[in-house]
Amino acid sequence: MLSIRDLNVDIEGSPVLRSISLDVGAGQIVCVVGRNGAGKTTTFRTVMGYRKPKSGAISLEGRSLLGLRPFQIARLGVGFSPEESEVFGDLTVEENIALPTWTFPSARSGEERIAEAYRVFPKLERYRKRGGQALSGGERKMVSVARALALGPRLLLLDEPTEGLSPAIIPSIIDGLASIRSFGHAVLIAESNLHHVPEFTDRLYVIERGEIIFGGTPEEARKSKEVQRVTEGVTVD
Ligand SMILES: Nc1ncnc2c1ncn2[C@@H]1O[C@H](COP(=O)(O)OP(=O)(O)OP(=O)(O)O)[C@@H](O)[C@H]1O
Repeated sequence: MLSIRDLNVDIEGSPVLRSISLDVGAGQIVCVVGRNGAGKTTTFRTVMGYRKPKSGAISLEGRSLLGLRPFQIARLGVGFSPEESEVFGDLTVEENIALPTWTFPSARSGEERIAEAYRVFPKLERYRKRGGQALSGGERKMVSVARALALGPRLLLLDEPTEGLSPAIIPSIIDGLASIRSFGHAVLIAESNLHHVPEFTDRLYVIERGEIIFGGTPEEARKSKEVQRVTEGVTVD
């Protein structure tokens, strides 16, 4: 599905991603875990075409994404929920969610794609008519993920879906991710807290200073001394 090989990205002349390689298989949930500034957002923005890599390869189902513009990458079926949610304050919740169905046609009807987004976050049904500016941080995250889902994506990129949320709201986001998985979408999630990695994650990568220093199952990650070192301050059981 998504394959990243030896990706190098410089920002203002400094290397920010160093030879990153990672894979997301069809229907898999894959997490990239790393501290703030490790390079997660840069990885996602490069996949989405917002940043040009210095070298390396990025492909979706064998087709190279390099040189494509963000809207072309979205049209190929990559949904992106950015770290800051980027929900439109002047639009209602239902307008925010419906947006990709106006701009990105797909084999599935707009109604079907929107219905799936509400099935993932049923709470949003109650807020359909509410303005985007009148939402809590957790609700904005839900709308942002729901909007990416309404694209009808083959792959979803979710940048820190639990970042800054109160512990009370995190389970509804994790439940949403479980439903997304049950619908068969592949998902790549950036996460700064190892404890927020969903237990149903298929594969986990740890990124440190722009390098992938671990790739394996969540269980292997919990046993790895290297992962414990990087996620220090986070208790690993
Ligand atoms: N526009 C920019 N100009 C200069 N440096 C940048 C820019 N964007 C990112 N960086 C640097 O690149 C590195 C990786 O940043 P990135 O945002 O990818 O990390 P991250 O793992 O997503 O962390 P966070 O969770 O804090 O967003 C950091 O050292 C950051 O300071």
